[in-house]
Amino acid sequence: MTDPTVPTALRATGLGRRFRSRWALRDCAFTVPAGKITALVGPNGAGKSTLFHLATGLLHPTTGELSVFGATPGSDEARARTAFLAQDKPLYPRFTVGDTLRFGRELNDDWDQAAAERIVRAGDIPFDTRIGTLSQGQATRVALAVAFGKRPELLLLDEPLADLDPLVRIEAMGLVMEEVAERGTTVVISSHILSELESVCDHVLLLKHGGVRLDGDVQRLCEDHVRFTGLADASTGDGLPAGLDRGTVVEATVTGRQLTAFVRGTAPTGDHWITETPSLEELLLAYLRSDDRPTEDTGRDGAAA
Ligand SMILES: Nc1ncnc2c1ncn2[C@@H]1O[C@H](COP(=O)(O)OP(=O)(O)OP(=O)(O)O)[C@@H](O)[C@H]1O
Repeated sequence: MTDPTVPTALRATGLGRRFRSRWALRDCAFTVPAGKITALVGPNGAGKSTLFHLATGLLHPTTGELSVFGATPGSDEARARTAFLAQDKPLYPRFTVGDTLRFGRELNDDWDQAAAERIVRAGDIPFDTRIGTLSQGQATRVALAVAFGKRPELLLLDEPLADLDPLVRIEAMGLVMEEVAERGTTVVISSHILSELESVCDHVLLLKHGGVRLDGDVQRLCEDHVRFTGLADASTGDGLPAGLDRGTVVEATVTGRQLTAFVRGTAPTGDHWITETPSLEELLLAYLRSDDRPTEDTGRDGAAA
């Protein structure tokens, strides 16, 4: 559920983007809360990078609208408030780290040199090192220093940590969280590493087949779902209990005679079912594996079409 008291950083209504005859995103409606960390999740080709490119103004919508703090992506106002970091970090290999920060300062009026230097120093990276000689983790740190030096209100991270080893990735994520805590920056980060998201993210947006499948506060979404296991009902064909509304079922699997199901709403009655609130990782995996049920919601405040 999107909390109406929290200001909105990104708002999409009827958002669609088509490449030739193929829709990368279609009829998306969602909000991203300001001052929170939102995980953007979805299988390959779901439309995550397309969404980032729309949010930065690198692409324009085919249908609908997307706003960044109420402004049009790519406008001077939106650009001044947004930093974008993709996996291929935009650093010049021949520049030194010091040159890179100087370049950032020249390009950005509100540049925060002290913050950028602090991030570099915390990684023990000498300022006279050439970018081309840095390790992947060090380059990511410098790229994050440049991104935070811009003092963005919205930081868009399109898998910039994907190529890092787990320890460096966790360290870089800690860096992001520190900066967020200190400045209240809104972060949208795409990731395929679901296990690492629960401790980091407040909000989740799951895209699949170009549409919003899940959108909401992490804790609330987990509490809104139930995972239940028990003996499959042999009389119903799908193993689910007869009285259960099939429209609430996200995913159901029968292994041998054992049924495991995720539903949005309440668990079926009967004390032979073991019920649990799913973790975020379990919930996301259920939606990623599901055949896209339920379909009744609009995608603003929870499960979507
Ligand atoms: N410039 C483009 N021209 C044509 N098709 C594109 C273009 N960019 C993206 N697409 C298509 O749009 C769809 C969504 O791609 P996108 O890169 O947004 O997915 P993604 O969720 O970021 O995937 P991944 O997890 O693999 O990075 C894909 O089918 C892709 O082939």
